[in-house]
Amino acid sequence: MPHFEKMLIIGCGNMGGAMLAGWLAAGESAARFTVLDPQLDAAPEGVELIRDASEAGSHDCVLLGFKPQQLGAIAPGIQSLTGPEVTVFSLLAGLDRATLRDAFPAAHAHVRVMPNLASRIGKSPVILCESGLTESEKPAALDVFGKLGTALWLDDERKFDIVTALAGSGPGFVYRFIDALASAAVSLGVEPDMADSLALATVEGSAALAAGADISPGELADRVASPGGMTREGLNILDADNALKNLLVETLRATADKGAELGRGAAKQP
Ligand SMILES: NC(=O)C1=CN([C@@H]2O[C@H](COP(=O)(O)OP(=O)(O)OC[C@H]3O[C@@H](n4cnc5c(N)ncnc54)[C@H](O)[C@@H]3O)[C@@H](O)[C@H]2O)C=CC1
Ligand SMILES: O=C(O)[C@@H]1CCC=N1
Repeated sequence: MPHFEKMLIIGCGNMGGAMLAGWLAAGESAARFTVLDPQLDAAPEGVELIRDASEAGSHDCVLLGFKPQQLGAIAPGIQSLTGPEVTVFSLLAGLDRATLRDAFPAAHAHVRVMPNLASRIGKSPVILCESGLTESEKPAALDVFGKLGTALWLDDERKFDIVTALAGSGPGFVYRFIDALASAAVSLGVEPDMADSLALATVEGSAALAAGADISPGELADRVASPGGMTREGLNILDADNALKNLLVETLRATADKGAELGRGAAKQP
């Protein structure tokens, strides 16, 4: 029997919407999806949009796409949608499998899923951590989420918050870097429009080159730095006392700590 044929997306904002757009762009049939969202203006063409749990038809999986802080308020109203034939896929940052099992005790299986906004263009890493899937369902889950980019299992759930910081929140940090690169150039006299477009094109080209390269980004950085040339002087600023690395350690740590806090908050909810 095929798995995950009909998905009910409960909460379809920025992240759920990006995933739905990604699946449709990858050629998935709109009929496979229903969206339950009381506030969404419209769903993509062909996707059923419902406003209340009582309107839901049949499905074999749900994708939770509301905010982690809403779990306690929303879970009681969607119990009837998460019965023994239904797998719960959850985007809720910080909320572990035990919390999901407590919230949806009747569900067949519980799977944490961490994508990022590049799901929309099929370029997202998607990290999965499951409890209760059968051996035949595991590759099926990887296939569904692999349509959004690169899906992989994480067995050690203790690392989920830190990989969320890296791959889920990561685009936010990269966008901040692009912005900072451009605004640094502006402060040194480059026209704002030119600085923005050069910073973006540089990051886009660098990432694409690194993704297809057979050497590491660290080695590529050294390759940009011609001996005795300009780039090394700039790298020396970023590398001094591990300045950039230390900043990013703090960034990822603060992000992951918030995941743990969200998890503790959800565990306390009735
Ligand atoms: N934004 C991102 O880049 C990422 C977000 N996530 C996770 O995705 C989830 C959603 O985050 P965003 O999309 O950023 O938030 P969002 O605020 O854009 O979307 C939340 C959606 O939930 C809907 N909603 C509110 N109450 C509801 C209810 N009672 N029933 C059904 N739907 C309801 C809202 O109308 C909204 O469309 C969060 O759990 C977050 O941790 C995970 C990875 C990346
Ligand atoms: O900021 C958040 O909580 C979510 C989780 C990862 C990215 N966005």
